[in-house]
Amino acid sequence: MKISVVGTGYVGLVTGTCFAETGNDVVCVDIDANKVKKLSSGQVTIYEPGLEKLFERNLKEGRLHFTTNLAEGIADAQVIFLALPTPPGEDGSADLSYILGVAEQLGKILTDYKVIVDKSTVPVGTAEKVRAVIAKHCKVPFDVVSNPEFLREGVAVDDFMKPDRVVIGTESERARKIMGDLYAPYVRQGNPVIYMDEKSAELTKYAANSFLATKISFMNEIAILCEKLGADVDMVRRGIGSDERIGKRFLFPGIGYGGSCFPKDVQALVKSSEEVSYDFKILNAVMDVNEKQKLFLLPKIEAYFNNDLKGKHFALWGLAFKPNTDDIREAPALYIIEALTKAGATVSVFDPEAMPNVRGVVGDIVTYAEHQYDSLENADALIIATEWSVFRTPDFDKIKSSLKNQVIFDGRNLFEVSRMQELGFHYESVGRTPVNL
Ligand SMILES: NC(=O)C1=CN([C@@H]2O[C@H](COP(=O)(O)OP(=O)(O)OC[C@H]3O[C@@H](n4cnc5c(N)ncnc54)[C@H](O)[C@@H]3O)[C@@H](O)[C@H]2O)C=CC1
Ligand SMILES: O=C(O)[C@H]1O[C@H](OP(=O)(O)OP(=O)(O)OC[C@H]2O[C@@H](n3ccc(=O)[nH]c3=O)[C@H](O)[C@@H]2O)[C@H](O)[C@@H](O)[C@@H]1O
Repeated sequence: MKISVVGTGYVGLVTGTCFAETGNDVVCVDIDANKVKKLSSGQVTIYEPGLEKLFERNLKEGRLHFTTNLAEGIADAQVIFLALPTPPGEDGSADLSYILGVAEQLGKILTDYKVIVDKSTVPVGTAEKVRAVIAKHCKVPFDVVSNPEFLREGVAVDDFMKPDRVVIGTESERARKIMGDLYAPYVRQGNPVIYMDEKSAELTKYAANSFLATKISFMNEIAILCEKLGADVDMVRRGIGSDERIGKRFLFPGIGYGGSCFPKDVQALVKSSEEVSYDFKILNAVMDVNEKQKLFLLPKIEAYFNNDLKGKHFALWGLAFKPNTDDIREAPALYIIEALTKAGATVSVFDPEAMPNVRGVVGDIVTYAEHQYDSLENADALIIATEWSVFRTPDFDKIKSSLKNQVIFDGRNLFEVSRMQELGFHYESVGRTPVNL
């Protein structure tokens, strides 16, 4: 099938590449000429494990093309995916200007029937708006479908190729058949395409992200309670997670959820609720807990250093909002950097992938270590903000010999408390008994 993907960011690039991998002819359109130039010359513009191989193969075999010209990009396509940004507007609701802007352009250039698909995360009622904007100028029949994306950064290719489910919101039989054919190769047995009306599909996406964010904030509060009551959150997590009704995943406490989606989508659902005069109490609490959780380690650090961080030097491992990505949007590490530097401390950071992005945001207020162990030189303590695999089994002797004090503040519970005790570290983590040196 010939398809077009408008917006070649994270979702657009993965969508385009994976559809090419299953034999479709894909043209990706982006207004960023520099990005299009890089992609056309074979350079993958995001860090995503497993994507490069697929991208190179499909580019070489001529199934993947890039252009800045929308009319050229959609000319032969049967399906047009809109994978455009939906950032929070000033009041926290989703900004639909990218989507509606492209919809208006499409209305003026469509010459034959096409299925236009909202792949972006958009509030209930957006498909209706897109349809109205296109119809203003368009003389040919078309359908608008809601097909939200559930991939996670870092495992995006796997999530796309082997989805738990594909949600397709449409009431058009014609569009339903085309979308079903397109997705047939991806759907594992028992993990179905779920067809529904477009509003339910739009809400499904926000409900999924908000529910997962709720699980995380809930566990972060349980972790706080564990510390106050002397329980161990690892045990509680295992204890509840083995109940299939609760499930093992997304129960890991830490220093808050970040990224480009959970924070903005929870906020957008709260706004959508307000628009229909509903106060979504649980989600307001979820956001509140998360804001505080990003700086969960700070009082512990302050207490250890007698509330005086001036002149102290910290090593910070992990900058990305989670491992296996270079994405630093809403990353807890940025909040920690801000708080420490404001308090007069200096910070030496290390992240396997995200350092260039952090440099772009905070510049030289921190120093960037070439190697994870270089960051420890003369540091008063080590702080861990992202659970990259490479941090999980470090050389503790090297850590000990490089740090000024044997102190670790771990925001991701990477190590066994008993092991840290044996090794002689002052070790503080999330929801577990601290080891005091
Ligand atoms: N990043 C993720 O992991 C996921 C994101 N989503 C949703 O997908 C949507 C897109 O997200 P990302 O891919 O992360 O965004 P992004 O910001 O990485 O990429 C958006 C792309 O659209 C391009 N663009 C902007 N205006 C354009 C126009 N008029 N014509 C053509 N291209 C244009 C930009 O240059 C950029 O390359 C959002 O609604 C997001 O919530 C959904 C699931 C996962
Ligand atoms: O809409 C989106 O963009 C995507 O948002 C999330 O994916 P992503 O943001 O890539 O990352 P997650 O793996 O969900 O992690 C989000 C945040 O939650 C945190 N988290 C996750 C799990 C957990 O148990 N505890 C926890 O604190 C992570 O550290 C991270 O900061 C969803 O998982 C995807 O299904 C969805 O498609």
